[in-house]
Amino acid sequence: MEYSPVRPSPHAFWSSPGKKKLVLLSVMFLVWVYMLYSCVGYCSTVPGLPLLESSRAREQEAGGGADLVSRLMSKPPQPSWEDVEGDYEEPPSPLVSRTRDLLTNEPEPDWDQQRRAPEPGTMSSFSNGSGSKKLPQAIIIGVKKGGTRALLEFLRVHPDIRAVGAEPHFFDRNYENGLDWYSATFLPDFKP
Ligand SMILES: Nc1ncnc2c1ncn2[C@@H]1O[C@H](COP(=O)(O)OS(=O)(=O)O)[C@@H](OP(=O)(O)O)[C@H]1O
Repeated sequence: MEYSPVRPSPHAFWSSPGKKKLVLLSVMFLVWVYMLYSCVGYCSTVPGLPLLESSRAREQEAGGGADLVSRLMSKPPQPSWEDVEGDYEEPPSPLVSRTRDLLTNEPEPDWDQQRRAPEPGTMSSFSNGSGSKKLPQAIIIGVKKGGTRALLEFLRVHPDIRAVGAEPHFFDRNYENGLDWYSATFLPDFKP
């Protein structure tokens, strides 16, 4: 008896119409699963899609809303923007206050006088006339035509600085008169 093994040839497999359909359906099913998987992955990365929004809404209706409320209640209350703005008080701007003065038709103060006359507490004992200082705290020394007069006049503009009217020439001409003479030069009625 002769034994001949029967091997299914690949040609015989593809030639069967039923098996062809089965393979084709399997491939289509795999493609369809792949497309569904890709679509689900894309939808989860895009916020605000109607499909997901509706599913979230359904979740909240089914009890997700109660869960959200319980989570919010467990957190400490955050201040709203109105509260934050209420805590911050903007310092009054000088420009704004001046504008308000103009709007209320208040008489304008003499700004030059205010600039020249400082607050009483800021005046030195020299400039308010109650000074007891007898000797100067600073001396301008310069050669002739060196511009000392201009420097003196500039410094004299400051309300806390009082200077003698004329050059006393203490060190070069009146040194032998002593400190009493020198301190007398700072008195208003001094005549050299
Ligand atoms: N900033 C500045 N720059 C240039 N030159 C200046 C300045 N300040 C004063 N001056 C001139 O200095 C001259 C007066 O100097 P003195 O105040 O020392 O004069 S004096 O010597 O006591 O008479 C006097 O010069 P003359 O005008 O030639 O007499 C001033 O013009």
